[in-house]
Amino acid sequence: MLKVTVIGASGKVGQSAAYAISRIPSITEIVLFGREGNEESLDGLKWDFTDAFAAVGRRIKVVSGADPSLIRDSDMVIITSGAPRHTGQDRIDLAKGNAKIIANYAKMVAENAPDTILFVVTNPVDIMTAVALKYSGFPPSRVFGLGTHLDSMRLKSFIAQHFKVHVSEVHTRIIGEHGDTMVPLWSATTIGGIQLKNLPEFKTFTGEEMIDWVKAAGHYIIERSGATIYGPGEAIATLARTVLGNENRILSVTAYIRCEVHDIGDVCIGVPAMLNRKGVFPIPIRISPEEVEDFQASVEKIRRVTDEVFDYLENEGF
Ligand SMILES: NC(=O)c1ccc[n+]([C@@H]2O[C@H](COP(=O)([O-])OP(=O)(O)OC[C@H]3O[C@@H](n4cnc5c(N)ncnc54)[C@H](O)[C@@H]3O)[C@@H](O)[C@H]2O)c1
Ligand SMILES: O=C(O)C[C@H](O)C(=O)O
Repeated sequence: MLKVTVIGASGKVGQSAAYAISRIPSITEIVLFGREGNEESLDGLKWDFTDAFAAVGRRIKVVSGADPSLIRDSDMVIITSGAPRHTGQDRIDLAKGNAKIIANYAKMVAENAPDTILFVVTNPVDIMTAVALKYSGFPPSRVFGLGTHLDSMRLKSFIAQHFKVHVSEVHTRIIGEHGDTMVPLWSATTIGGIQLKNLPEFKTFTGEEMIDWVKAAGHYIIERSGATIYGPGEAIATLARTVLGNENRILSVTAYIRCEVHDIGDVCIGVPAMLNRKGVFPIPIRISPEEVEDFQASVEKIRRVTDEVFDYLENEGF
C-alpha cells in the first residue's frame, strides 16, 4: 500500500516516470501533480492512465491536480518540474531558473508530506538535490537525486555490447557530476566478477571513447528527438522500486556526502549509496588515486555552482 507523487507529471519525464512506476506492484496510488493551470492536462493524463491500467488488469488509484493537500501521506515524492535543456545548452545553464522551482516545491513537500522521501530529477540534478535538501529541511537520508544512475546504465550498455555479454553481467559505476566532469570507476568495473583487462575483448576496448559517448548521450538524444524520456523514466522507476521495496541495493545516486569518498564531503553529488525504505545512505569507498583526483575536480565544480545558486536564491528572497 504505497503512495507516490510525481510533481511535474504533465512534462515528458514526469509522464514516463509515472507510467514506469505504476508497474511496481506495491504501489497503490499515484498522484499526478503539476502547477496551477495544468489541471486539465493532468486530468486527461489521469484518465489515459486509468484506461491503461484497465487494459492490463491493474488496480491503482490515480489522482491529479495542483492542490498541495493531494501529496499528503506520500511515501515518495518525485520532482521532475523545470526547464529541460535545448540543443547547445549545458545542464548547468538551467541552475538558477530551476532552483526557484525546486526551492518552492521542497518547502511545499515539507509542509504537506513531512515524512516522505524526496527524489529529485530536475537538472542540473546534483545542484537541485542540494536545493531540495536545504529548503525541505529533511535529513540527508531522505533527499536524493537521479545523479549518475542513468550515466552508469548508459556505460553498462556500451560495455555489454563491446564484450558481447548480457547487460546484467556488467558491474560498473560512474560517480561525480551528472555532466561533463563525471568519473567512471574502472577500478570497480567487472564482467561476471572478472576484471576487464583479463578478458580477450579488452584488447580493442576504448574506455575513454565510451565515456565521451556517455557524456554526450543526453545532448545527442535531445538534438534528434527533442528530449530524453524513456531512459530517465525507467531509471527513475528502478530507484523508486529499490527504495520503496527496501531492496538494500547499492546504486549511484546524488546524495549528500560527509566524508565517504576519501574524506571528501559536504556536497550533494553522484556516489554509490545503499537504498532502502529508510532512504539513501552513501557507502564509504576507496578508489584509485586518478579517480580521487577526478572526483575532487567534479566536487569542486558542483560546490562552486551550488554556492552561487544558494547566494542567488537568498538574494531573490528565498
Ligand atoms: N537527472 C536526469 O538524469 C534527467 C533526465 C531527464 C530529464 N531531466 C530533467 O527533468 C526536467 C524536466 O524535463 P522534461 O523533458 O520533462 O521537460 P518538460 O518541458 O517536458 O516538462 C517540464 C515540466 O516542468 C513544469 N514546469 C516548468 N516550469 C515550471 C515552473 N516555473 N513552475 C512549476 N512547474 C514548471 C512543466 O509544467 C512540466 O510539467 C528538466 O530539468 C530535465 O533536464 C533530468
Ligand atoms: O541530457 C539532458 O539534459 C537530460 C538528462 O540529464 C539525460 O542525461 O538524459
